[in-house]
Amino acid sequence: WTTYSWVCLLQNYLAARKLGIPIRVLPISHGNPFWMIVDKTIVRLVRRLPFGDSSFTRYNWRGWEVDDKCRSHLEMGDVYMQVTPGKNWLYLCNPESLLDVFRRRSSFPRPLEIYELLNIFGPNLSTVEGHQWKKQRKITASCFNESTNEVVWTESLALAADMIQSWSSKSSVRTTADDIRTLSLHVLSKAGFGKSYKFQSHDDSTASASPAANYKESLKTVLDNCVLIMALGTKFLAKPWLPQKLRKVHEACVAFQKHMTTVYEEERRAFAEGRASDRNLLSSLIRASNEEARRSSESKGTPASAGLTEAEIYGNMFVFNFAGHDTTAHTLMFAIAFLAANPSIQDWLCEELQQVLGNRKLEEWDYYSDFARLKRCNAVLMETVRLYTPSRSPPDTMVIPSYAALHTHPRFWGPDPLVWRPSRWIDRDGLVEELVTPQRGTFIPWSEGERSCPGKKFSQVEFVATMAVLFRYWRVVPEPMKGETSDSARMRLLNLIETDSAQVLLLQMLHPERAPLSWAKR
Ligand code: HEM
Repeated sequence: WTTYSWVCLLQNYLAARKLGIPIRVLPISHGNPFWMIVDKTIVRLVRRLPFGDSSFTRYNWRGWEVDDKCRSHLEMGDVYMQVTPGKNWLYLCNPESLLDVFRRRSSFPRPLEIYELLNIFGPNLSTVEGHQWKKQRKITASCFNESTNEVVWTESLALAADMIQSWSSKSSVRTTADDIRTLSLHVLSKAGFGKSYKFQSHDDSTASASPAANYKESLKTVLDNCVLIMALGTKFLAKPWLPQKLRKVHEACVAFQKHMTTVYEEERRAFAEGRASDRNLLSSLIRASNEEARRSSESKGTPASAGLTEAEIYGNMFVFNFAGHDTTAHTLMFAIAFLAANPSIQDWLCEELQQVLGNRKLEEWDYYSDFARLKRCNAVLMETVRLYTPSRSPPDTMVIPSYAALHTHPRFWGPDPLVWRPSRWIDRDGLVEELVTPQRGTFIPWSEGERSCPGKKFSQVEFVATMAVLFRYWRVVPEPMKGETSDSARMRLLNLIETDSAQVLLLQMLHPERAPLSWAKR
């Protein structure tokens, strides 16, 4: 195996040299599953050796991009290659070239074998290419519309109001990350399936309910264990001799599937009988799919391939939840931590909230007239995903957009690219404030081109509504440790964000509970 690896490495190196761009040679492939488990431990040990500072320790581990930011591109220019025994990875930090890559998706197909793992409940947007993807994208895109966004807005406001009630009743909150995940899950339950659940803080919840107890518990168990489910597969998890914990995961998969089937059948009946039904992503998906099949059969007589199959509907419902849960939740966690460390930015945010929302009651905060005016709240989101972009490119991709480098390169972001400063997103013309539109191709947290994130506005609305509720009447600080001044507590929190954030499945704060937060009325 070792000889084979070295031969592949040499071949890849010779191929890369022909391009005449800077090269870094790495002995182990980024996509090697065994290496992905032990990489950080081994690299940490090798770093302690006298020759420990090398390309191997700098690049040959998962998540190196987050630490490196734009350093490598500043040293080597806009493009360089990492040569590994698996594939060669071309890192690009040039907006024009990247836009060209995004435009010519068919010349840069995605490695479907990696995404296949997401087929747990059926084929979906993330796991198909070409004609199949076009069909699915067209039908699913019509479901991410303004009426879904209004549901996201209303549900986020209600949940955030309960969340701040719970946080402000305690002297110190260690459960921020878990509570935000609950909020994000509940927003998805409502917008996705029309099911509303009351917020309950992580440390107030009683013994955990069975995953089969209701739809939300089953979805939570599926999402919390999705890596395990992808690795072992649903068929294997069904084995009766497995330990209790794994059997619970299987129960959750069955319950989640059963729930989707019940709604699916009810929705089909309503559609056939011409009855109106509740508006949510699942019902919209079924309706949009039926409409598409009908339109197509009327014009061409080929209904079967035009709509989505039952499995494709389930697959997409799963992937909406998978793609929309932790991305938004981790971003909210980073933003709250940054705000807690920056009281003056909380005041700046509150100024806008006062101006736009005044003293109106929560029920009167209106998605259509208020959301677009909350530019500073949006700026907090943009600044957070600029520095802490949740998603990453999958292993084995040949051309890698250098997200972290693009988002922190002084050429695009001025002299302080590493500082979290939301006001960089606001242009002021007299009294009117506008959100800055960055140069195309320099800011791609939701990706670009036809395969970009369909849930972008969904996440923006959830984020802004939550910020509005949290910061309209409240302020937050990191709870000082014994003998610590408030300034040192803020520095400690900033340091925690910088040194204790890493890629798990997505980029996240690893131990936010180590800096408990305190909320107080303004
Ligand atoms: C801060 C929040 C979010 C960020 C930063 C984000 C980012 C991204 C990125 C970068 C991609 C492209 C991935 C790739 O090319 O492999 C993507 C795809 C996708 N996202 Fe999001 N996302 C967010 C929230 C959401 C939400 C809330 C939903 C749904 C409710 C969602 C649904 C999807 C789906 C279905 C895809 C696959 C699209 C396709 O392949 O055609 N995302 N997202």
